[in-house]
Amino acid sequence: MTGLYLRELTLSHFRSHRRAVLSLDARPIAIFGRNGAGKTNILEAVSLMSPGRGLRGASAEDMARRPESVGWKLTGVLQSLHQVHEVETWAEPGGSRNVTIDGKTAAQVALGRISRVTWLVPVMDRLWMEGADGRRKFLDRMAMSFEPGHGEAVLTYEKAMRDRNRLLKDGHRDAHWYGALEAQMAKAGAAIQENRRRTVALIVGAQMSAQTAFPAAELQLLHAEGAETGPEGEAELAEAYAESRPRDLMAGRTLVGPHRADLAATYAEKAMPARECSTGEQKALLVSLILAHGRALAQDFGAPPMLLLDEVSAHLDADRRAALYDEIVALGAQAFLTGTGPELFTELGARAMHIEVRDEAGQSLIQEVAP
Ligand SMILES: Nc1ncnc2c1ncn2[C@@H]1O[C@H](COP(=O)(O)OP(=O)(O)OP(=O)(O)O)[C@@H](O)[C@H]1O
Repeated sequence: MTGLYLRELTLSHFRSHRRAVLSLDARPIAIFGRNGAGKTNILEAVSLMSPGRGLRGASAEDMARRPESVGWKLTGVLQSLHQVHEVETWAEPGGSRNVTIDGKTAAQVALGRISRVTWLVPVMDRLWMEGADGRRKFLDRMAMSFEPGHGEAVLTYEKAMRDRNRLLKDGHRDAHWYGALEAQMAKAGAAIQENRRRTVALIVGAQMSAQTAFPAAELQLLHAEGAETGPEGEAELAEAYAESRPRDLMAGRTLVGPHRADLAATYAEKAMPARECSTGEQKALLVSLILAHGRALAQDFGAPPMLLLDEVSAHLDADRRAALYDEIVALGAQAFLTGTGPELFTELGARAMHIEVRDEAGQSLIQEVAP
């Protein structure tokens, strides 16, 4: 077998699930159940088969099942291209997330060598309406899927910037305090910019190369405060930080650099900024980007990513729902779709899994339902 998909996933003391077991194949599945049954929690567990804090951006501690907080564990059997890997990831109470791959201790970033996951969750519905922070995170998540080292560059950059901001707040004026930190920021910042540019180019290319029922989004990477131009590359960034010191001292923080970038999207056919589009159109643009991300990864990684689509049908009309399902099948991705009822995707032919928490102790029953 080839491709990328989870064959099995076992959750222990993870969020609402004391124990839950999923046996899967490469086909998309619709997970349905009542509100609070733990559907999104399953998606979050799948998202932890990739590096990072998962689809809620939560801490390892928050993932432990309350009230007992004995620590949680996820075990996944992952088909990755031509190999099968066993992934274990867990956290002890109060500890951070650990990973083993095939029984060997691994850094989280190593998950990026064997697995790719992308998601669309309801909090992203306001992505184009709210601040640039959410859009940068969205872009960085995609950038990490093409370049697993991207996350490391972001962490290095943020740490150096925190130190620089502390100097600025304390009113330090001596240049020698700043040089080494700004050099680190310029190096990591240039890598971040390059990864983001490549990501935007790959997503735009993947949108253009496919026949799709979803509207194309024109993407533009912007600098601070929506500026179209700004410092690019290591040398220019280093110069910009040094030049910006007087202004930064007044503000008590760093005002230039990739931490202030933004991603603008336009509904191409209407030449309409995404934030001015209807709720359904905004959702359709996001779906378009996620599908393009999937197609680009199929090329870049060798298999489409696992797609986590939480309550995605809420704003999609019947035609778009059918188109989404057809495109997932054409892409060959293992998709996890959630909803409160099975009808939305089973009418299209998806496998359906019903989930309910069986008893007070939180034993979860996940059963396949005949179409
Ligand atoms: N750390 C935790 N320990 C125990 N329960 C938790 C924890 N974190 C979240 N929960 C519970 O998990 C449930 C939410 O699960 P989830 O978000 O997966 O629901 P869902 O099936 O997607 O529901 P909806 O249809 O309402 O979106 C809530 O009842 C919440 O209280």
